[in-house]
Amino acid sequence: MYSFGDMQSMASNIFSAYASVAASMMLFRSMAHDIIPEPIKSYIISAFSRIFSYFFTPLSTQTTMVVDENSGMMRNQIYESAELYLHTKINPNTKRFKVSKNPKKKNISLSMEKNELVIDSFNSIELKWQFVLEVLENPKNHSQTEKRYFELSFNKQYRETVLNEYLPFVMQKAKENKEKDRNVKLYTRDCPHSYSDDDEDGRNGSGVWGCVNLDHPVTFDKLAMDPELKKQIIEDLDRFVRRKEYYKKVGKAWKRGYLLYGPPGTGKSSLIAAMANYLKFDIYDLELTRLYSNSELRRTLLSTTNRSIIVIEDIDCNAPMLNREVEHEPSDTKLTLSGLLNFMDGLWSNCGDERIIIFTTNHKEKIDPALLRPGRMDMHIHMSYCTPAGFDILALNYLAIRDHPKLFPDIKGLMQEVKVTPAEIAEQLMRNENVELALEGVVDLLERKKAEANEEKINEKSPVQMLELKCKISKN
Ligand SMILES: Nc1ncnc2c1ncn2[C@@H]1O[C@H](COP(=O)(O)OP(=O)(O)OP(=O)(O)O)[C@@H](O)[C@H]1O
Ligand SMILES: [Mg+2]
Repeated sequence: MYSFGDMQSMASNIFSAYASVAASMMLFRSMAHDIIPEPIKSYIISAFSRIFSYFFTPLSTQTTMVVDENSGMMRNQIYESAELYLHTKINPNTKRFKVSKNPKKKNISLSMEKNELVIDSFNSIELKWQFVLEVLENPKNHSQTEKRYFELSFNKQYRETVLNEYLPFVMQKAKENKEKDRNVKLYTRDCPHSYSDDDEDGRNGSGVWGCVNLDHPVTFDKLAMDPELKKQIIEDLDRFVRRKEYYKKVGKAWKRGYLLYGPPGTGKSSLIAAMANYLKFDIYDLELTRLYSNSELRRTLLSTTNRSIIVIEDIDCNAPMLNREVEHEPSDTKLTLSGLLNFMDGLWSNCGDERIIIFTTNHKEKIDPALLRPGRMDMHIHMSYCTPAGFDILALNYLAIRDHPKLFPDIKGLMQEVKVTPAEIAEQLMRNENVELALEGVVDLLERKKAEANEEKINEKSPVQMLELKCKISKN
């Protein structure tokens, strides 16, 4: 039997042993910096750590999970997620961390330096992440390899919570961080090579498509359009991405179709870019005039990836192409509208997730009624001429002004009388850096348009007026 005094002295011995081993390891780390070669140093530190944890772990309530960089021949998904997740956990208390930026990414990224500790908290559980890098020497060929892993330590009683809740949470957060940092890409069939270089997540649409980063800076707040309509579109997009389970439950493919119509220069293409930037979805620009058969169309569509927007611009101009027949050939070798729609409604839409399909047209009245059938395009969006509210957005965006005592009322008054597109206004506003001159340019443009419209009205005489004119001429 041990007396209380014995137990006290044992505890104090253990504590001093613990403290001296920890202190010697720290001392060793700092002193060994220059003298001892890296592989030997790593080996000694890891051997020390193992002996240390062997003797002292039974006393502790802590447990440690090791998250290796690789899992067999594959990358370990938990390691990748931890790396991305811990970027955001580096804070002013972190003593050393790494910074990097590569051309594929938008932001500077921070990551953990070796042996550095990051403390996280989840549902009041304290979690310690340590990044470990060991340099291993291969005596056979004297080569060195690096072994990277994270050690995740926490109180053992939370083992189940960490496995079932915390790690899935880390993976989800990492996915969100990755989405935030990725560039939206524009895929077209015109450029055969990928210029974005970014196929790390396997999204480079194999072969058929070439891609570039979509550097279109437009966002919803910069779009001049009816504020209520804008709100509806954003809500519709939010609802769509949120409803994965709902689509599954009702047995519908997780896709959404929009038809954008309106005159040239009203922002249809800009709206598509704004949607892609908002959702971080890639855009596939499907030019139908370059496709010659339904089978080619199917191949092209099948090589698009999830979370993407398929765009078919100017569907009315593409319509003759869609009806083109190739003589004496079986039906699969011609491109038909029904081929396109059937494929979009059927098999293709079921083999991918989170797809948006957008058709644009300048002439809604000219497009095939099959496309307008209820249920085919979920939302018909009318992009109209510029309104006074739209002008406010453009003026703020291009000139950084919210009002002008004289010229704003003049412009808005004229806008009620003539049709002008946001593209025309934007062009005028960009012509001059001087606010007064730029706004006067808009007034001139609107007045010119008004004069032209009046002239056209005079020229457009009614048949009765024309008859009177003819009678006058014959009498004379
Ligand atoms: N609603 C808008 N809000 C802000 N800028 C706009 C808007 N509409 C047009 N613009 C400006 O005009 C340019 C051309 O517009 P955009 O290409 O989006 O028009 P569009 O409707 O697609 O025309 P088209 O029918 O000819 O394809 C844009 O790059 C943008 O600068
Ligand atoms: Mg366009």
